[in-house]
Amino acid sequence: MRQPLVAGNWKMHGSAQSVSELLGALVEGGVPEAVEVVVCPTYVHLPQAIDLCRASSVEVGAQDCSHAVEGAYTGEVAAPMIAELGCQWVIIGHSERRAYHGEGEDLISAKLKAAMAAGLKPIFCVGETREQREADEAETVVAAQLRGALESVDTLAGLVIAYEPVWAIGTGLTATPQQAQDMHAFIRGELAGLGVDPAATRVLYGGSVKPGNAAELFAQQDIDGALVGGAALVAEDFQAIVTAAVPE
Ligand SMILES: O=C(CO)COP(=O)(O)O
Repeated sequence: MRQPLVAGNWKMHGSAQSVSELLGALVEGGVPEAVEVVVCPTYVHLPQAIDLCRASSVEVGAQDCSHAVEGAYTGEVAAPMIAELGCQWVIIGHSERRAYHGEGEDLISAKLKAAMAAGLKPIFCVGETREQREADEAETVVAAQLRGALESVDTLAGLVIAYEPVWAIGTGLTATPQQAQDMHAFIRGELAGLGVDPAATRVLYGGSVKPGNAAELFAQQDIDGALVGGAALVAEDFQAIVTAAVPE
């Protein structure tokens, strides 16, 4: 059985004080053993987060990494640097990186390779825009994202996929459990074709996951957890989502 995973993507939010309060509450409240819990703060808050999570089972990830190991790449942070800090995870290919930083499949593929080589576990994001869904292209788009980024990567052990429909991110619009389940099942089929063991790969849903909709999403056969944005910034909401992921 795949262990449920709930990851918080804090995006560009936080201060030393809010990180301390949020993680203080999370660590003190404790997380259920049955669920793997990851928080992904900004780069500058990573050392603080790692320190605060040391005494708990909460794991820490970065929100991105460079495709390169080192060099003249102003503003970039390399995967081995993130791993050296004590992070286990890294988000790759988030739709905000694709939209605002022009990341395409080749770069994302190189980032996946860099992350894997550094021993980080990637949470690789895919998802269609509203226009693409309305044009009935959602599956074609997601298949191309998976193929383009994964085809040339040799080692994919530990890979986690996050299906995040762009139209559901930060909008309060969530995919219905059936829409999400259908796409997750489709993704699993595509993974098999790419040589990735679909039964062993966790596929998370992301896009306006809240305490009120988490349980019905997690009840779907192919949904193994969530990548949570806004609700991950509120300790009790994030805790409620984690609790909803505990298998019955
Ligand atoms: O982008 C997301 C997580 O990576 C989802 O964000 P929201 O949960 O705020 O919609």
